[in-house]
Amino acid sequence: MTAPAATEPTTSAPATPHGADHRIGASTLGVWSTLRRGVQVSPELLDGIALTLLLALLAATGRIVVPIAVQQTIDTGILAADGPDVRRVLTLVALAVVGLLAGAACSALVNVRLFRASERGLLALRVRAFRHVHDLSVLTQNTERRGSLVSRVTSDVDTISMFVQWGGIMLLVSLLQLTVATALMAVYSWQLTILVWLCFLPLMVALGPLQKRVNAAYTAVREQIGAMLGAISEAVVGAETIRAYGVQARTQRKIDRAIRGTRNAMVRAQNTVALVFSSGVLVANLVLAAVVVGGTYLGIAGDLSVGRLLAFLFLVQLFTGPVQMATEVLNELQNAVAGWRRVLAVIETPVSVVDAGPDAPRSARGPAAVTLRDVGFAYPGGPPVLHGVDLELPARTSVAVVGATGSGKTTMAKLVGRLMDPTSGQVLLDGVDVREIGLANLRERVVMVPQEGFLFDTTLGENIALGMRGVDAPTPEAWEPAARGALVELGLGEWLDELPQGLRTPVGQRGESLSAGERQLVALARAHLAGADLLVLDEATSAVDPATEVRIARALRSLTQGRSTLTIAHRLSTAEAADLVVVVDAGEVVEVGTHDELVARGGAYAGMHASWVSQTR
Ligand SMILES: Nc1ncnc2c1ncn2[C@@H]1O[C@H](COP(=O)(O)OP(=O)(O)OP(=O)(O)O)[C@@H](O)[C@H]1O
Repeated sequence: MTAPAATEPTTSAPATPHGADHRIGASTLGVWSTLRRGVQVSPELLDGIALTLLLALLAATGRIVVPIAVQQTIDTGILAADGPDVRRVLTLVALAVVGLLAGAACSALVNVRLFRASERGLLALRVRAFRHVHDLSVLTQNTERRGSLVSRVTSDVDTISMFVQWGGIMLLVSLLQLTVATALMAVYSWQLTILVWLCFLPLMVALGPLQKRVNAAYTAVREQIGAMLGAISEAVVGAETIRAYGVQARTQRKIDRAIRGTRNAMVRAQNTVALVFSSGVLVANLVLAAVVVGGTYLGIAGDLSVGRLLAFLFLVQLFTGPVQMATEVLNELQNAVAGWRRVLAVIETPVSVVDAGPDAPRSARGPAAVTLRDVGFAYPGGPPVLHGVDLELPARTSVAVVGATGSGKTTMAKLVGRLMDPTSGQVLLDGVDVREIGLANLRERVVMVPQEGFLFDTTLGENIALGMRGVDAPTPEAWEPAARGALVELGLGEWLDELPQGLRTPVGQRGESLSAGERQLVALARAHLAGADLLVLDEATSAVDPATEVRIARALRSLTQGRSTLTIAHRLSTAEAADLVVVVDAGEVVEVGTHDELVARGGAYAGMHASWVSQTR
């Protein structure tokens, strides 16, 4: 498979200093800071907010039409000094209906506008988060479980969407309704208004600490969901191994634990929410009772008309509704904030392999020479695995790197392909530090072919066409000749002709419909099409049938012809055929020379070779 295509830097996240932790951190922002940061990252959420607020105010005003109409109808219509005034009553009812309809229309408009803005904002957020996941180094991607990364870009964004679309509307309309209702209540009876506020005050004071608990509970829910998705996706991807070793029960237990963990976290969160919600309902009913008692007392004393008392009771409903709703909305808000934090943490994780950008001086195409200058490397939190590596790989030479397992060969290859940067020292391409070369430019010049190239679930031809340069989405007319040409140039035309569906052969998920050897052929053709100057090959170790072995060997010869190649050689026959052999031991280069020189020297390589010869020949 070709090295991942370079993507433009999508955020201004700072670079990770050498040796820093590459894990996606947990954001520790408070609720308001998270919301503020969330809106900064997705400014589309606030598109047209001024008009939306105005409409929300009109919608809230529309709702107080009923209490006003009730008060006016009773006090100035039915109980008018000169007897019931039917005309006035009818006019007031008609006005109330118009007011209600206008309020409902404004409310619908608010809905639509918030929905549109939030969809735009969340789409942009998802795209941004996903792009950033691609920009993160292999180290971050390795340390973060894939399922958890996926949940950050999908279900966590969904929680934000639920809040922004539903909770946001409710919060907005409720707050305005609360304000308007309070103002009108004060006009009708300041004494009863004080009574209402006094009843609600303890709840409002308690809401802060309660919300903290809800917040912590929902953060745990989001984390558990991420862990559950991670466990499930790992079990799905590794299904074959799980079956092969008969460890279904063990795996199932692990998944069950993750699912139970999610359920427990959800139950804990819901219990806390239920407590908050019930307190809201309790206080609302208490308020109603207090207003009836207080209002009757004021009425008897002659300080409140019947119409005003009835209108006040309606207003109390308009007041308690938002307060109860607010407890529910705050629950949504906490869930969304927990999700938002996880998404923001992805976006704010520093990019460790920083792109020098398109304005960096171009590294010219042509024979590629690589120099490693005093290179050291340690995986995050681990011991150094490469120490002071100095190496010259001349242009147009085939270099084989050999060494015991775990000696650091792959690490060295990843540094040359700039999938990660050295902890100390420099990797130079034609004398220029690879960090100073734009990633797109570097990917043109250097291509990595891993042992098992990833194949996408499409046709063989399209998988090869992934190596095409300069075309975003090649049409079949463009990729068919290109893919065929690559196969023919690698001497694989005959193999292609043997396939009944040719280039249109479906490869299945991860290329599972092809044999291991065939997958390698596709990966080689893809790399050939990419036409890089330097190939970094991790030699496949999987055994293949003799006919495919011959095809792979032939394809490799054509592929490496005229190019610089750095091969992590698992077979000593590859080292035998290379121009230069590099022997790595425990993270250090211990020998460099041609095969013959090293055999004659009688050192580590000679020992390895002698043992291999005695076993195979
Ligand atoms: N992603 C990683 N995180 C932490 N440590 C790692 C990681 N990848 C490799 N290592 C460690 O770095 C050391 C060198 O590994 P590397 O893969 O470079 O060896 P190798 O010579 O290519 O081995 P092999 O021949 O088995 O592929 C090993 O000790 C390994 O455990």
